[in-house]
Amino acid sequence: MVVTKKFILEKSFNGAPRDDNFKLIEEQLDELKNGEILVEAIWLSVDPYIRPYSNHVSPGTTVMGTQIAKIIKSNNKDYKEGQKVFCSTGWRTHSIINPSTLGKDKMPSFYVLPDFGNLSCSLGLGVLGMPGNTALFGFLNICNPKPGETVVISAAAGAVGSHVGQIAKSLGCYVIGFAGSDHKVEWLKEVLKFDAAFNYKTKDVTAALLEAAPHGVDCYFDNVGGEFSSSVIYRMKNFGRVSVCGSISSYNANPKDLPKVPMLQPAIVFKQLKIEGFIVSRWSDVWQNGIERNLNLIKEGKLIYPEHITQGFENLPQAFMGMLNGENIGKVLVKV
Ligand SMILES: NC(=O)C1=CN([C@@H]2O[C@H](COP(=O)(O)OP(=O)(O)OC[C@H]3O[C@@H](n4cnc5c(N)ncnc54)[C@H](OP(=O)(O)O)[C@@H]3O)[C@@H](O)[C@H]2O)C=CC1
Ligand SMILES: CCCCC/C=C/C=O
Repeated sequence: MVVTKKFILEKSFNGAPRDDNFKLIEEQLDELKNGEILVEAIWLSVDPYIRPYSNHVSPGTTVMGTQIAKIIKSNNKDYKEGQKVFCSTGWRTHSIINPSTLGKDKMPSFYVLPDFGNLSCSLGLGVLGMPGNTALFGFLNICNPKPGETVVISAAAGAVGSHVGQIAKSLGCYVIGFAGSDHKVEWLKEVLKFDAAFNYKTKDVTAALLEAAPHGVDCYFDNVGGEFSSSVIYRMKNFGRVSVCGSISSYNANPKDLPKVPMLQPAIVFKQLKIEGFIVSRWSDVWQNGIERNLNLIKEGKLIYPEHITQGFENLPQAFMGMLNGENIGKVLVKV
């Protein structure tokens, strides 16, 4: 008999997540039925979306999330013990899955991990998974960047932002990143070779852009939203493009009482901007192709993909709160 550890949402979030929002419990799993597999988590992904999406789930529910797991028992002829899979089973150490009953039309929720060669399977949650596809498709398909153009990225030292910046650099763009510490800013300039980077906590955004991009910005990859993004949007060039990927500055806010920011319509109209939001699941039909393209970028030495790893399943809440507070460079993961 298998017992899983899992985190439930003990209390709905109200503002920034706290320890008492989470409860670690144990649950006995049933015997495997025909067609089912039993998986054991190896790596768990810690992602910003968990905060806003959890506004819509009831207390007592397992905290949502994805993981890389190993099949430890199979009652399904198509899956073998020892295979590694990506699955969206939430914050739990063990899960029973029936692959044939999973929906295939939205965000991929289960697949056998492609062969990454000698690379860590943890990359399947980051650069070779959802954040990697977000960066690749969300930047190229929406910003449509051209060599020589000026690209601004917010949350630039995170999993998605750092990936977008490197794609932009490899296309020959002039890349400006914003992040929340001097250490991150140094890393963006020294390691990722961004053309300019600023600490948005200590430097006025408009002043930074007047300095680094006096003629304006062609593309803005927006991970943050709010007042920060309004300032960037007022520095766009005519016909600039904005890919609205996230709005992490609002995730801890009450959705019925969101922060007020300077209105954007004058900039959108008079600069004739294109501003488009997206959810990465819109590219679910080309998901594996995105992973392959990012794997090729790694093989060509065009991507640096740091991982910010916390050891121990029981430390998931701390890793999550730390990520929202900006403790990470690159992808945040928990190793079981
Ligand atoms: N649309 C989609 O389909 C997807 C959207 N996303 C979005 O992409 C963004 C980045 O995700 P991901 O790369 O996984 O996470 P990151 O690795 O970038 O981690 C989150 C980062 O956000 C920054 N941050 C936190 N609060 C604020 C704030 N108030 N203002 C500015 N920055 C803040 C912190 O860095 P710092 O020190 O710089 O403040 C923190 O490190 C998120 O908004 C996420 O929701 C991600 C995946 C898919
Ligand atoms: C359930 C996975 C959602 C991924 C899209 C993320 C959006 C914002 O972070």
